[in-house]
Amino acid sequence: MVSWNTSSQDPLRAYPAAQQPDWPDRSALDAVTRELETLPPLVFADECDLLKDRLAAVARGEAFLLQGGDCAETFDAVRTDTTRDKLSTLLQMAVVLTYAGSVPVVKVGRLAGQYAKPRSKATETRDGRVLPVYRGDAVNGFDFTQASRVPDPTRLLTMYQASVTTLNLVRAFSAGRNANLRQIHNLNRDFVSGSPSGHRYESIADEIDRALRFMHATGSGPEAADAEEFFVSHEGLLLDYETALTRVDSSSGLPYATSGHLLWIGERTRDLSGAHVEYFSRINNPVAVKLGPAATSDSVLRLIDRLDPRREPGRLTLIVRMGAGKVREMLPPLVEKVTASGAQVAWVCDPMHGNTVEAPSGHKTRRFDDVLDEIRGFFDVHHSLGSHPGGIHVEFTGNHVTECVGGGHEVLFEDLASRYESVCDPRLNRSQSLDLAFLVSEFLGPRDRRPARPLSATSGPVR
Ligand SMILES: O=C[C@H](O)[C@H](O)COP(=O)(O)O
Ligand SMILES: C=C(OP(=O)(O)O)C(=O)O
Repeated sequence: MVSWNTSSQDPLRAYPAAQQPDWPDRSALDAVTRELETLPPLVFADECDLLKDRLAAVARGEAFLLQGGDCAETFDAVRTDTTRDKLSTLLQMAVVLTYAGSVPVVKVGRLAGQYAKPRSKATETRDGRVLPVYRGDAVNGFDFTQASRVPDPTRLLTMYQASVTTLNLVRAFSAGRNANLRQIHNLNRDFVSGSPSGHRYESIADEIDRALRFMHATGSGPEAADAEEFFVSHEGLLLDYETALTRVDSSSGLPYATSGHLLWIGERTRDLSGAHVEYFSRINNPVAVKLGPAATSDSVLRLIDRLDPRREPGRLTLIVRMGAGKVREMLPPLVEKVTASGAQVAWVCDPMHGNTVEAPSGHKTRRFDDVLDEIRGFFDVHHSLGSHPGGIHVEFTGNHVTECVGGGHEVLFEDLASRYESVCDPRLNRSQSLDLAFLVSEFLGPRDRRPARPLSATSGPVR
């Protein structure tokens, strides 16, 4: 793979780029991007193509996408235990959803690159003091000091190293004992027996038990199923970083972002004439776009034309994040118009970003019930229109944080301060995430199942 871009020939210079850091020293940034251009890719073109195939199955209604991870990864949290716990939580959720939907679940982490955040305001004020807002560890520090908040381009090199380390852990864990189906199911059994809502989940856990015993009896596993195909994704926000890691694939001659398998464009950067849409239109990875309540059918059709002009199966995923109170009203016209246009996209629900509220303590939080209700609304809309509710995109962690309220092991407003660790938006903790998987499994009915074709057994990227 050869480098696609050089700083002196910036192919995006003519397009306005929203949400970019105000780097104080352009020459320092150029030195960093030149170095990034020489570094090895994190992911390879054939892995991205494989994910595109998987997402094509999602778009056809033959698979379900589970995408999730931190709102904002931090350099401090690049640790073996945090990464393992995140991965095992996601795999536990996937087992429940796979069984309930009887379709393969495509597993994509919001990790190994989720270090930059778009923000609503450029500054943050505390006790009358105004400083630049925190934009993620890739850009500046979380500490509320002038020195820490100045954007520092050398952080892009740390982001690269942090992503390499995390990806290495993910590749190891998803190929090892931690990914064994029996082992994952045993963790789910422990969760069910310790959960206040366990009685509600008991029957599906028993059914999975029986299925595993059946597989064992037929000699088809689950011992054999000890590797998981797993992909990584992040918001492709920082264009200096992304373009420096874009490489031309030597076999196809096509450019790929090599910072992650799937990149998405956020709600704040999906301007049709902006640099993000332009950059995404030039790479060959599978890509996604977030759609909030302001998205019109016309703008979505134009995004499809820009990002998926060849109508390539699996190329484009639309991640809707309307809010529980709006999804039933705002989503149907989008689905109807997109379906009528003939485009075959994967529809995915992000039930987090439209449901953020401020707790009495001032913490940003989300109610578990709103998260669940937005997913229910998303399923209802697709079921009523005959389209496929293709997946969910969640912010979660494998740890017992107290950031979202509600759930089986209920977190109350007054608990938020005890373990609020997110540097940006609130995440579901481990038990809330598993609650969510069991509850969503109740919406996955026979109508979400196309004849289950196993995804072809090509060796996955991370296995
Ligand atoms: O994760 C999403 C955004 O970065 C986040 O919601 C922005 O938060 P803000 O409104 O506090 O800037
Ligand atoms: C910023 C994010 O979401 P959105 O663009 O939907 O606000 C995010 O997912 O981190």
